[in-house]
Amino acid sequence: MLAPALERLRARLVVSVQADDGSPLRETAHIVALSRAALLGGAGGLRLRSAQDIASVRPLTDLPIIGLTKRAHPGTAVYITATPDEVRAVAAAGADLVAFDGTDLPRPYTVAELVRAAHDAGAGAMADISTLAEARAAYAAGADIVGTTLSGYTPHSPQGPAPDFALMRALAAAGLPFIAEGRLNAPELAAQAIATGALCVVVGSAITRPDHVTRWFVDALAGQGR
Ligand SMILES: CC(=O)N[C@H](C=O)[C@@H](O)[C@H](O)[C@H](O)COP(=O)(O)O
Repeated sequence: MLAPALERLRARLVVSVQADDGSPLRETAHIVALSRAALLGGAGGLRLRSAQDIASVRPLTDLPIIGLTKRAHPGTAVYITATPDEVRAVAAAGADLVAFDGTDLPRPYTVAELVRAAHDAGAGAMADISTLAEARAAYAAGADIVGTTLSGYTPHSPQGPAPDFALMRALAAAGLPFIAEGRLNAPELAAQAIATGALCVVVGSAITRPDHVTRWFVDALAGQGR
């Protein structure tokens, strides 16, 4: 049985509101405004980075919030919520689900330790994975849901500009519930992910990173005309 916050996300759009470090939109005031715009547009949930952003957006909505931190951990390659302290901070800020790195990359704490920290804090546990094997391992470790978030971001997953529909099909065929996330840059792709069996869809850059979207257009025009 799915956790209640996940049931509420069924077939919904979760908007990831996360400006990169160095982006003019990184300040929490901008994250709050972007979150309000996403809610106005009908988002069914939000995915937010940092305890400060989560705490600032929490009063705006009782829709599910997926929270995470992004921080380098020397000696490892993981950066999404990699320690129990980070899990607890995200949960304490008001996240319903805590997303953390659930890949095979070298890591300071096991997936099971992060799952336990989330559950002890009263939050659900979302493992961001990049392969079917990692998804199986995350469920074995007690995760409530996995997300395809990190496909394309580990050396052992397929690299490329498109969403990883092969991974989504494999998860669906294995009967493993999953959230589709990563490079779902058009409404048709989001709908295709749901048709492939995703519980819900997380979209970030195409909605909340105008600098990235601008670059897509600029690159498409490069070499044309003049
Ligand atoms: C790989 C990684 O660090 N992904 C992050 C995870 O939280 C975010 O930077 C992404 O924006 C999010 O996953 C949504 O994906 P997209 O922006 O492609 O719609």
